[in-house]
Amino acid sequence: MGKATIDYSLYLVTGREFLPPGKDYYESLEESLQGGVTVVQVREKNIDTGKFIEIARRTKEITDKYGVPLLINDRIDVHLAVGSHGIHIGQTDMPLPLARTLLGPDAIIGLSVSTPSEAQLAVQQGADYVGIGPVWATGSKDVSAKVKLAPEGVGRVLEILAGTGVEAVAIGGIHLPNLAQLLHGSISPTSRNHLSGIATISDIVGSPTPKDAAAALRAVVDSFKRARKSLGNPSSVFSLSSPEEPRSAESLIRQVGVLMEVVRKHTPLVHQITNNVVINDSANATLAVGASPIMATNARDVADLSKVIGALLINFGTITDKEGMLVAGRQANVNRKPLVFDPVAVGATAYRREASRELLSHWQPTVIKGNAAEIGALAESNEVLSRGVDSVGSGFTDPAKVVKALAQKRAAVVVLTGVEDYISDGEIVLKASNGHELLGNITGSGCMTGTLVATFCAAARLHYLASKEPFEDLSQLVQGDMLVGALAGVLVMTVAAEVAAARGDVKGPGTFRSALLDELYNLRPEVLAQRANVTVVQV
Ligand SMILES: Cc1ncc(COP(=O)(O)OP(=O)(O)O)c(N)n1
Ligand SMILES: Cc1nc(C(=O)O)sc1CCOP(=O)(O)O
Repeated sequence: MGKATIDYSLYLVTGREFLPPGKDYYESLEESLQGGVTVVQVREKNIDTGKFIEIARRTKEITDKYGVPLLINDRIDVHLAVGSHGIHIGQTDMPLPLARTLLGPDAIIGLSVSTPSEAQLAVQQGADYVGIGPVWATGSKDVSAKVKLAPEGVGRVLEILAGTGVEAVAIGGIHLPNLAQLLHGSISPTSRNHLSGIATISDIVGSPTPKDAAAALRAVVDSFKRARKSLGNPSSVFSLSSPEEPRSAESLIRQVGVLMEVVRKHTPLVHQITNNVVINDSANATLAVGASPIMATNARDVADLSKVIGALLINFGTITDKEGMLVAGRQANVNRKPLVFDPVAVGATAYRREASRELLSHWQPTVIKGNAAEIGALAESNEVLSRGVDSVGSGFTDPAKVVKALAQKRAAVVVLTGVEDYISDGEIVLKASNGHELLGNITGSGCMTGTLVATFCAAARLHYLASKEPFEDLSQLVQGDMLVGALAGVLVMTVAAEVAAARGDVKGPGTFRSALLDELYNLRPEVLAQRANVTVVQV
């Protein structure tokens, strides 16, 4: 019959024990197929062989009706008994080469993998696809002893599979709210390989309306795959940042001016979970440029807020509200609001590194902003060390390369602040050379830059929504050109600082601090355009 061609987009693993009370397994299965499940695996852990065969046989009648391939978990005998399309096996099940010998070349054989070396072996041994997991904790299987890969870990495995023809689904704790984060955050850093789909038990089986649950997941996966396919440059992070105009420095600066007007006209609400050293200055900077700050931190508060905000800033200078950060970030992803992450002093302590890892595995940032030490820590580079919240030394040998690589690795816009600021969306790199040394003499200037980046990312989203038909790419985490939003935040801060420092009444840090607030308030797009010193860096 030849090997089946499988669309792995939405892979249902069955789990009768997770059905809602009163819901019939076959009814649920059929509804999930109507919702768009593309492949089914029958997984039964505690039943007799006869019963397993009976369930698999009836399942196959239904999957056949919808033209959807059927696989069997672990059991070659059951596969042979019902004539399914193949099997899925784990690392401790029958070795793959033996399974291949028994089943022949036409059977689909999928293998569970958790590491790049397991993936390498799967390729060598002729797996048709791999199931990468667990991505997150799950109540559907005991994975307590296993490392939770998070999207980044899935990306490391995908790197190995690039160009091999072996497709991959991710599994474990995947639900609608974290799906877009997983799809984008797992794109492999170098090869830009991406998942062929996702596998789930509880998100579909546990739903009283499996058709709707499957349709919602499928729409996001389809959107993601369509966007990746149509992407001119596969290294781009935001497929919908496709610019209306070519990305010259001049056109980007012009778009920054537009966003300055958008902020003043629409006063976006900028939610900030920031450190207690800078709360007041950050709130005032937000107000000065025409937006509205809200500094809520409580986990119960932040979940509701998410629907009404324009953007979220998470700055973990004094990590006192990690729960709030986790919830607010996840909600920002769910509601597709820009999320700016400022990992203050992330390289300075083990606790901060762990906190950053935890946050980044829980949600997907839109923009990551940091100084050289912070960006170095996230990029796992030893070039720059940190002393508290400051960087030691002058920075990277090739900062443009570092920001571009990190943007691709994290599927986010990256802003590296310093004497010169570098900004990349993984496709192009901008160097902005404005600012004044007095910025280094007041506390919180870096944090305020993060605030303004969030503010103008909110404006970029509003601008996009006002100028286009409703967004069609359901997999995209945010709408609008976040590169321009990030550039706007950096330029408004640094140009206002230049104007403030040049004033006759500025004598030092104290007067500079007040003048900076005034000049943020007074800054107009024409002045910014005259002063902005931006170049596109070739990397
Ligand atoms: C698609 C997919 N991926 C991974 C698994 C896990 O399989 P395995 O490691 O064999 O563990 P059990 O399912 O047997 O508990 C899977 N079933 N499907
Ligand atoms: C069957 C299975 N295998 C996993 C692995 O990591 O190999 S995680 C998992 C359970 C997936 O269920 P849910 O979608 O409800 O989280």
